[in-house]
Amino acid sequence: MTYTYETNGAAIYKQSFAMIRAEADLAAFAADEEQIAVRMIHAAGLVGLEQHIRFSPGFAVSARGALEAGAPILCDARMVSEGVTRTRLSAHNEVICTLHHDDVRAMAAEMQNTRSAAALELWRPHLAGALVAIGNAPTALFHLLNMLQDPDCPRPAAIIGCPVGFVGAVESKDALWADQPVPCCIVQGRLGGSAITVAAINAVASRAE
Ligand SMILES: C/C1=C2N=C(/C=C3N=C(/C(C)=C4\N[C@@](C)([C@@H]5N=C1[C@](C)(CCC(=O)O)[C@H]5CC(=O)O)[C@@](C)(CC(=O)O)[C@@H]4CCC(=O)O)[C@@](C)(CC(=O)O)[C@@H]\3CCC(=O)O)C(C)(C)[C@@H]/2CCC(=O)O
Repeated sequence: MTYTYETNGAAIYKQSFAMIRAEADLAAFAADEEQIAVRMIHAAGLVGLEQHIRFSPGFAVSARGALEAGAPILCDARMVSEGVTRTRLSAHNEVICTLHHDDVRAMAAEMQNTRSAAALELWRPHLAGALVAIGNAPTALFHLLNMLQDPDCPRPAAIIGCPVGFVGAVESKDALWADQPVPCCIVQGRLGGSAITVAAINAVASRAE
């Protein structure tokens, strides 16, 4: 028996987004936030995620403005950086993940922290005005918040803070939401992850769909 299924990629996306808009409760979002939330739900395959997505005032405008101005995208994990659709980046933004830099293992040992946290020390020259995307490591988000407590640390334009998991994920996102050092987007609770985070970046980089 031969299976029959939808083979047109654009049609699959269109149908998915229509199903999400029919099933999810998106009333709380402004139009520019709704587009981002729909793509995050799409990546998770989870209607109901919208109840956990939070945008601080000005997030969508700041994040989109940063990309349009050519700012880099700083990612905690390669699973995030590799997922960014380069053709959406009209300003040919640099996508940076420092986690696998040769120096990071020694830096982590010196700092007595994870490689994910240590890798953020290499973000400093790129941080000013950047779009930050943390989709995996709670320790990276905590370390970023600590870095930003120093007034001399350059400030990103916006932060997508969606680490996933059981140890530190809830707490790091709650800390970001409480501090709000710059406009931010989080998924409250244990949910999050690289795919949801990449979807948020790709939505920010997209025109309305
Ligand atoms: C404790 C860690 C957690 N990792 C999670 C989930 C996933 N991680 C994957 C992979 C392939 C990677 N995770 C590392 C970032 C690695 N993960 C950690 C650390 C030990 C500490 C981070 C932290 O607690 O903040 C971290 C290593 C470090 O020293 O920083 C990774 C670098 C490990 C490695 O390959 O060496 C690697 C990322 C590689 C890259 O993309 O560049 C998973 C795919 C798990 C797997 O391999 O089975 C998965 C992906 C989830 C996602 O959507 O991103 C958690 C659950 C986030 C967890 C932290 C919280 C917890 O409750 O444990």
